[in-house]
Amino acid sequence: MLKLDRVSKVYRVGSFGGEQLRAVGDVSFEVRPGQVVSLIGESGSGKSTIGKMVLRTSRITSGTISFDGADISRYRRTGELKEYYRRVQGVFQDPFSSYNPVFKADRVFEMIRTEYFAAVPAAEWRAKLDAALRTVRLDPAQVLGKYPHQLSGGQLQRLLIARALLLDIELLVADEIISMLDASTRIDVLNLLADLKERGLGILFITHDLSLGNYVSDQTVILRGGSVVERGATRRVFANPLHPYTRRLLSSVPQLHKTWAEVDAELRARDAGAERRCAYHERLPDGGPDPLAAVDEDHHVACFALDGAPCPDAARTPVG
Ligand SMILES: Nc1ncnc2c1ncn2[C@@H]1O[C@H](COP(=O)(O)OP(=O)(O)OP(=O)(O)O)[C@@H](O)[C@H]1O
Repeated sequence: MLKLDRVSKVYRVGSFGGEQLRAVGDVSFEVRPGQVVSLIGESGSGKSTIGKMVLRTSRITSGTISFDGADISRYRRTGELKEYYRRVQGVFQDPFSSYNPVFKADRVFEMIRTEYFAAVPAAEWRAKLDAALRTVRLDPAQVLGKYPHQLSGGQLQRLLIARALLLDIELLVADEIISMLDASTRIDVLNLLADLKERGLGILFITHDLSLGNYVSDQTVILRGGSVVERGATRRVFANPLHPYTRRLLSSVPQLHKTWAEVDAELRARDAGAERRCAYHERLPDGGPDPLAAVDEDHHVACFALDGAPCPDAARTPVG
């Protein structure tokens, strides 16, 4: 469904845009129908930039993003874009910023109605809206007609997901959608995503939180400094992290039943000096759509060289 092939993004920065910042470099991965793919990385690793490129609110510098085989950067006509947004929508971190406080919250549905359902009779529209709200576990009578300040963050976020669902979308880009919600609402929204996935929706779940990624996703993509360091089936990446960066990220997740010293000792014992060598350098593909080495059918890892530093496996020549 969604496929990224060596996608890069360079921003022009500096006072006159004379400098360049490579926010995303050579990123490749796929999202299939009914699959949740987590894009995990620390702040500034390029997650949101990838989401924006998928949603076409930020231009790709190089590489290709395709949806059902069609290169999305080639959509020029309004009709093509409109059709794309009927199939692909995004929901973002701060639900409050998507609402104008002086209007009732249900105004967010009006744009969808004007754009896509102008010919639909009022009663039919209302039935469709009620169905979308019930899918996200909202009671229409409880939420419609209210102002944003009269609703919780979780309710506002679910209204936005309902808006996306009205379009029968196939792919949802969910960018940090639960980081501003309280713990119990988080679980509600996560379970909602699981329901949507069961209905065949593909979800690109952007998060800096490893445990959330582990909870919801089938596939995991670990980003560092704009590049993918490791990618694969979530259970494989979490059970057997191969890249030193992934290992460090995982070891920094608090484990309530263990002390930091125990976690650290386990990590050292497991790695036993292996971090100094890039075990996968020789297996990196020479060109092709994916810059990572395939370790397993569903587990890929990058060279251990990071940020342009030489490959730690000094015996060999670093790539790129
Ligand atoms: N419009 C822009 N112009 C210039 N640089 C940008 C722009 N947007 C993002 N960046 C830079 O690109 C890099 C990646 O940013 P991005 O927002 O994609 O990261 P992120 O992983 O989503 O971070 P966070 O979790 O903090 O949202 C950062 O260094 C950021 O400062």
